[in-house]
Amino acid sequence: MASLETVQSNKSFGGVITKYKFESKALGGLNAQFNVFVPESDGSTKFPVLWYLAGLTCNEDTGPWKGGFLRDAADAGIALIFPDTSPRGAGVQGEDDDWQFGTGAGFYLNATADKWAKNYRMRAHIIEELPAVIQAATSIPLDFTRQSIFGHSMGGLGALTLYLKHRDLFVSCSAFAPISNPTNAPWGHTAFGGYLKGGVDEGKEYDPTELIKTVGGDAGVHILVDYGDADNFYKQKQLLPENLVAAAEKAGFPTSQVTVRAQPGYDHSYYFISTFAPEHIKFHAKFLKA
Ligand SMILES: N[C@@H](CCC(=O)N[C@@H](CS)C(=O)NCC(=O)O)C(=O)O
Repeated sequence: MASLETVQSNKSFGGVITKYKFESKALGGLNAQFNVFVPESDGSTKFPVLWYLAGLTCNEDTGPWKGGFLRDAADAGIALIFPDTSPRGAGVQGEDDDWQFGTGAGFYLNATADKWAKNYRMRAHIIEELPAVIQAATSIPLDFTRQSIFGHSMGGLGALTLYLKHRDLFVSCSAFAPISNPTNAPWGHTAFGGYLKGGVDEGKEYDPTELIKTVGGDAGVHILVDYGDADNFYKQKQLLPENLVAAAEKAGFPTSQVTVRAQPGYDHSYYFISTFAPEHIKFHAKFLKA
């Protein structure tokens, strides 16, 4: 088991946010960094876990610096984990040519196309590797029997797909402006066409609108989505939240289980995210602390 090196640690809202670094097997032996926020503790508490997955061009610092999540997480007694958005420095030809693909754009999938398969394995990194290395470091007081997940844009896609694929792991999911139907959007076509041997067809495995059809309305889900109607990526049909709503309705989910809200005048930025951040933390607290 790789051991964690502490890069930086800062007190915040009574708790502590720490950046860790380790050699990631899941990402082909590259160094990976992530942040963990742990609320103030007397040492006897293990905190439920809320994962935040950031969007294209972001990294493990974007959420804690700009999201406005820490105060509410501290108040609710919830720990936050902020992974990176892709491997760094894989050296794959072309990985730094386009902000929508490669570095900063891992799409939270396990690549199957030869060129990318060794390093671009963010799903394994998040689902298998990070919980194992964090739990092995016994000083980090997290309770992985209570986990929820949220994210923004590409990270909203990641949160929804990981939630719908791993119903046993997460009790709730929320997203800000998620890429909701990537197999019908240019971002999804670029990502799946590049990372996956089976291209866009294989990408259905990573498409919330496709996955929700496989869950079944009687299973019960807890999903909250907000997007801004002034979001340029929404206008360019990269996000397609309406397709997720239609698929959820068809699969029999009531809007109380899949709540998708258009927020008038808001765009794609962290000004939008931080506005609704408190509501999202409260939403997850309801299930994590039930
Ligand atoms: N670099 C892109 C924009 C990338 C972008 O908007 N990324 C979003 C996620 S999809 C983000 O959160 N950026 C970081 C930020 O706004 O601070 C452009 O030139 O249009």
